[in-house]
Formats: sequence, structure tokens, C-alpha cells
Amino acid sequence: MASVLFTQSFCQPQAAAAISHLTSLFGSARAISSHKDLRLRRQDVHNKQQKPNVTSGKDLNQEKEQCGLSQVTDLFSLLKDTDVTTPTIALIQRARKKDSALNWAQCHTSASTFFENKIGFSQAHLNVEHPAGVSIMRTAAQDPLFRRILTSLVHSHNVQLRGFKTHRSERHTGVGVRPRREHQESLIDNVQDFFGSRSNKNSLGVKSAPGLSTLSGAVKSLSDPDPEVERKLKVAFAEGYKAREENTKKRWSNLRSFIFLALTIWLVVQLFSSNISIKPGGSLGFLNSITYEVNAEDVNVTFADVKGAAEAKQELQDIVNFLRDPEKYTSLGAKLPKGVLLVGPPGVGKTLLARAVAGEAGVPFFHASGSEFDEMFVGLGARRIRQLFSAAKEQAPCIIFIDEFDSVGAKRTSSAIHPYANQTVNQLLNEMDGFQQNEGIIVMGATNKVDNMDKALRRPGRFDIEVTVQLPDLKGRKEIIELYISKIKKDPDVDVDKLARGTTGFSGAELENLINQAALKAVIDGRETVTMSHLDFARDKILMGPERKNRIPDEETNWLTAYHEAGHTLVSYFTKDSTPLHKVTIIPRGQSLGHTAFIDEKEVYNKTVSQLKASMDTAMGGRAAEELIYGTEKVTTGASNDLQQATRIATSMVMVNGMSDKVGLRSFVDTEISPGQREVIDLEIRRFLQESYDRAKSILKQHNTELNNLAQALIKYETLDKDEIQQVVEGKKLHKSV
Ligand SMILES: Nc1ncnc2c1ncn2[C@@H]1O[C@H](COP(=O)(O)OP(=O)(O)OP(=O)(O)O)[C@@H](O)[C@H]1O
Ligand SMILES: [Zn+2]
Repeated sequence: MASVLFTQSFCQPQAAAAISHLTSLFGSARAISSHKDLRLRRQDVHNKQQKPNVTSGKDLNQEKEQCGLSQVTDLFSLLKDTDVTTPTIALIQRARKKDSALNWAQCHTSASTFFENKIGFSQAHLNVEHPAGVSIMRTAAQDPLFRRILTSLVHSHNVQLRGFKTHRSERHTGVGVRPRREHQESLIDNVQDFFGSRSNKNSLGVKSAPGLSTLSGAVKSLSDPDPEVERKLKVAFAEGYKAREENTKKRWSNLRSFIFLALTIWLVVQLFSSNISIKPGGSLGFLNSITYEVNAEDVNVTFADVKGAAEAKQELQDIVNFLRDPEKYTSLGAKLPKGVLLVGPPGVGKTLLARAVAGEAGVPFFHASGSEFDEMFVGLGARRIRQLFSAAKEQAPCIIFIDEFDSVGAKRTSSAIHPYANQTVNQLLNEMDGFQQNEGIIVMGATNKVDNMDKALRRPGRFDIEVTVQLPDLKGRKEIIELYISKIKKDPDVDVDKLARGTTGFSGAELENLINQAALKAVIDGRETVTMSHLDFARDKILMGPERKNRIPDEETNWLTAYHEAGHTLVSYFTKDSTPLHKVTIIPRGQSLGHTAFIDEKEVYNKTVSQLKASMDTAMGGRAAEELIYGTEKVTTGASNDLQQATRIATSMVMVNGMSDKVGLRSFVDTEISPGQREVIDLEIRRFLQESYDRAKSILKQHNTELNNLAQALIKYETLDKDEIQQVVEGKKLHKSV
């Protein structure tokens, strides 16, 4: 890994090692933000106000700004300590990357997504009868590091629970966020037993270790957090802790974390007691003593390690050839690109490809992350760019890879909030222009938001080559699955082909995660090998969020959820061109009370008007069913996500894809919209949505019997797969055990 070494004139050697270890893991931008976090916490203690309370919307925003990135920092350090597998880290990184480092909200979302995933897995551990659970909880409770992270995460979770939804629930049709507290109460009781706050014996009759009361004290001191939050944290951490425990060599990292913590506190004191002033364009005297040493990485990844992505590999082969033998090109007078932009959705292997280019060519690889340049101090980002390029020049031919490229290369703004962001882009442009075409440095940037990029960066002589990396197709998925499944012990019943067919739309990282999750599930089930049912379980978890153990004890809510989900399902069922149904359930999953899941049968490269309308109608089906059955006064907030999704589709139809007659064949991306136009657009979006709702309602009215049957079947069986849905709709009797 390319490490950005952070040395400082007054560093102790040991401490410098600790810092460099950390910065190499997280990049020092994040190391710096955790100073900020510590400062906040110190103030909290000072004000005797330990609770990071978020009440009003304004506070919430402030809170986000103050603690967003640093919470993620903690999360990262947790990950480091727990040795959680790469896909999980990739998952967070990816979610975090969804926006520039200035958008803290995204960070929280990613953190929560992560915990949802972790917690789903941990439910088995939560089971009091599970011997692993007992020992995990007990060890966890005695650990000071655990407590520290716990404190900071309650913080993060408080923010999350009050303001955001998970990534998954945004992406997939499902019921919105509704409280689900009672349902969890029995579970919380169990945990409380563990933590000694109810009695000092848990239900196994094992007397609690003394440390338990310490943890319960810690939890109590967290200003009476939401029990749901408390529960989630305990479980998530117990599991994280277990993973950590399993890796004995990680013990040392405890010590390092401690040194780092002590050092950061000291740094913060230095920073904020020395009267530093930040002047526009100026720099901090104190920070001038910081030097960054940029190290390259030797890569041993090759194209053979990247599965699928044949086109991308082919396009990149030219770059490899050039790097292998720059002279050959120079002597012919051929000019090669300086910059290559890898564009594609998260997790498709952009980073992997860039590495493979370096590996194939046998050149050093400098890896930097866009957010590293997003500094809280003026001019540091630009300076880092300079240092990165000057280090690279010394080692040419080589590759500079900038991940999350959109956070460095975003359109320059005149915004008053971050007036210095432009400096970084300017510096990058300078550097790109400053070296000769055939000098042997190729700058590769990866982004999933190419539209946000500053246009100047894409002029000839800069990032003028764009390589698109797509989601893997059937063959690609098969190869990826084969690659990762070869690393685990699988049962002979595992059908890779079937799995590949049932995972349309999954990225490479998601497939890797799927296999990992399946393996975890197999371990929990006490199995020797991973079976198809473990893989199915993992797929559903990734697709719909982790499954809760039980349904909600409130029957009225269950019926409402059943009708809501049956509404989605039926509209989809009776609408031509809708995405094929996969499953419907009223067991709460992730953040939602129920879920209707769909999987495309084959790759979708483009969507037709009819498909888009079908998606909108299906999303509207939930609300329409609620209204039909319970009346307008009884509709719930459960459809908020659905509405969001439908609105997104309608908006893009009208504003981007020229699918509205009134607005015409016109795209409003990147154009000023006059008030007159805005009104027309608005009316069109509204019309699209209303018509969609009406279509959904009319389907449900027409198929009222089926709606009732489906809701009843959901109440009885809780989850129905595609075939079962069909049987119910066709009025056949289901042979399914309850
Ligand atoms: N095509 C693939 N072949 C093999 N493994 C893959 C592939 N795509 C993704 N993976 C796995 O997923 C991990 C994450 O992928 P990677 O970080 O390269 O994706 P990315 O496109 O750079 O995503 P992001 O935009 O989030 O950075 C890889 O380290 C690899 O383990
Ligand atoms: Zn819904």
C-alpha cells in the first residue's frame, strides 16, 4: 500500500511509527480529522455534557459537520483492529466515497449500512444460548478500547437514527423507516443480562465477570441512549471484538492505538493552544514543519486477477505496453496519454484494474485517495499534489492512481464554503501540464461521477482517455464467483451458474462480499462447508438488508405491512416490463418493515419508457394498497422511500431523458432553468407521478381478491418467493410449511 508517511520535527521515533502506521491505513486527512474529533470530545468532557445530543435540524447539521468524518475514522480504526475482511471495508469505503469528504451525511449512512450488515450476522451471537455469545460479550466488556469506540459510535448512531436512511433502503423498493422497538425488547433484555444491568447472572446461569458491570456503567453513562441503538452497538461490537480476538497478532495493535491516541491528544493540545491563525492563501507556520514522504507500492496483481471487464482490460493494454517500453513510443514520435480516467459504479474493480496495469507493466504504483487532498488547512491539498508528483517523477515510469477522483477533480466552485478547494484542482492541472507527454508517468483517476468533474481536467493532454468499467455480465459474474468461491470450502451442491444468473446487477465487490457472508453464515450454523442455502441467504441479505429474527408483535402493523408489500408485488406482477419479482417478505429487514425484492433476469443497459413507468408504478403500489384497504386517513409514512424512488425516476424522465412531451427533447443537466421552465417541469413530474399512482391503484382495484389473498399468505408464511407469489395470485393452494 502506498503510504503517506507523516513525519514531524518533534515526533518521537516510536510515535512516528504509530502515526505512519495509521496514516498509511487511513490517509492522514483522516488522522487529522480525528484530532478534531478528540478536541470535540475534550470539550464535551469539559462542559460536563457528555452526550452528543442532536435535537433540532440545525443542531443536526452542525453535528454532522463536526463529527461525520471522524466517526468514520473511528470506524476505520475499528475495522483495522477487527481485521474485518476486505469486502466489508470496501463496502464502507465505497459508501463513504459516494460524496466528497465534505458531505458528512454520506459517511454516516455508510457507517449505518455497515452496522446493519454486521448486526444481521450477529443475531446468532445475540442468542443467549449461544456459547460464543457469552464469551464474546464477556471479553468485550472488559476492554477499554471497546468502550472508547462504543462511546464514539453511539454518537454516530444517534445522528444516524435521527436523520438518515441506509444506502440499501434507498436503493431498493421497500417500506420506509418505521420504529420497530418493542420487537427488539426481548433481545435487549438478553443483552442487558449479559451486561449485568439486570442481574449479575445471564440466562445460562453464568455469573457475570466483573468487567460486565464496567461496560454496563459505560453504557449507562452514554446519556440514556435509545435502547435500540444500545443493542445494536453491543452486538456489533461483540462481533467486531470477536474477530479481533481471533487474530492474536492484533494484540500489538491495541498498544499502537493507545500510543496513537495519546499522541493525538498531545498533538491537539499543541495545535489548539498555540494561537494558530489561518489566513486565506497563507499557511500554518506550525504545519510547515510537516513533510510528507510519498512511497510507491510494488504490485503483484495482474489482469488475470481482474475477472470480467474484458473491454477495459483491452483498452488498458496500450498503457501497459507504453509503460513497459516508453522509448519505443518516443522514438516513433507517438504521444501517449498522461491521464486515464476509470469510470464506473462502485465496486466493479477500478482500483484493482489500476493496480493490474502497474503489475502488468512492472512499474511502481502510487496510490492516493481524492479525499486525502481535502484538507481542513489551507493549501495542504495542493501541496500534497506537488509532493505526490515530485515523488513520482523520480520513479518514472510509474503510475499515480487517485481513487475517489471526483473529490479532487470536482468542478471548481465559487462557493464561499470551500474557497480553497479550487487550489487543489489548479495544482493538479499545473502538474499535469508540467510533465512531458512521454515522461513515463500515467495518472489514473477512478470515479463514479464523471459528470461532476471539472471540464478542464478532461482536455487533451490531461485526462483525455476514459475507460468505462461496467458491472459484470453473466460471464463476468461467473468468473468472479468462481474466483472467490475457490477460496472457501464449498458443498458439492453449490451451483455457480445458478448463482451468477441470480445476481444480475451485483458488482465484483458485492459478489465477493456475498461469498464471504455465506461463509460466515456457514460458520454460525456450525457447518463444515458452504451450501447453496448459505449463498442464497447472503444474497438476500445484500439485496434486502439483514433479516430480523422475528416479525413485529403488533398484528395491526403486520397486516398493514402485508398489504403494503402485496401492493408492490401485485402491481409488479400485473405490469408489463416490470423488473421480475424475487421475493416478498414482512419480516423486517434492514431499516424497513417489509420488503419486496426484484432481480433482473439479464443485464440492463438501457431502460425503456415502459420499464421506467413499470418501476414507478411498482413503487406506488405499496401506498396505493394502503389507501385502498384502509382509506386515505390511514395511510402511513411507510411509503416515503417508495415516493422518493418514484420521484427520482419521474424527474430523470422529464429533466434528463426527454421523455415528456410538454418539456420536449431536452436535457436540463448543466443548464440554467428559468422560472417558467421550472414550472412546466414541476407540473410534468407531478403529472407523471399522479398517473403512475392511478395506474397502480387501478390494478389493485381490479385484482382486489388477489391482493387479499397475497396479504393473507404473507401473514401466514411471512416470506414468499417468486413461484409462491405466482401460486397465490393464481388462486392455488400453497404447500409450504409455516
Ligand atoms: N472484476 C473483478 N474481479 C475480481 N475481483 C473484483 C472485481 N471487481 C471487484 N472485485 C473485488 O472487489 C474489491 C473492490 O473492488 P475495487 O476497490 O477495485 O472496486 P472499485 O471499482 O475501485 O470501487 P470503488 O469505486 O468503490 O473504489 C476488489 O478488491 C476485489 O476483491
Ligand atoms: Zn413500500
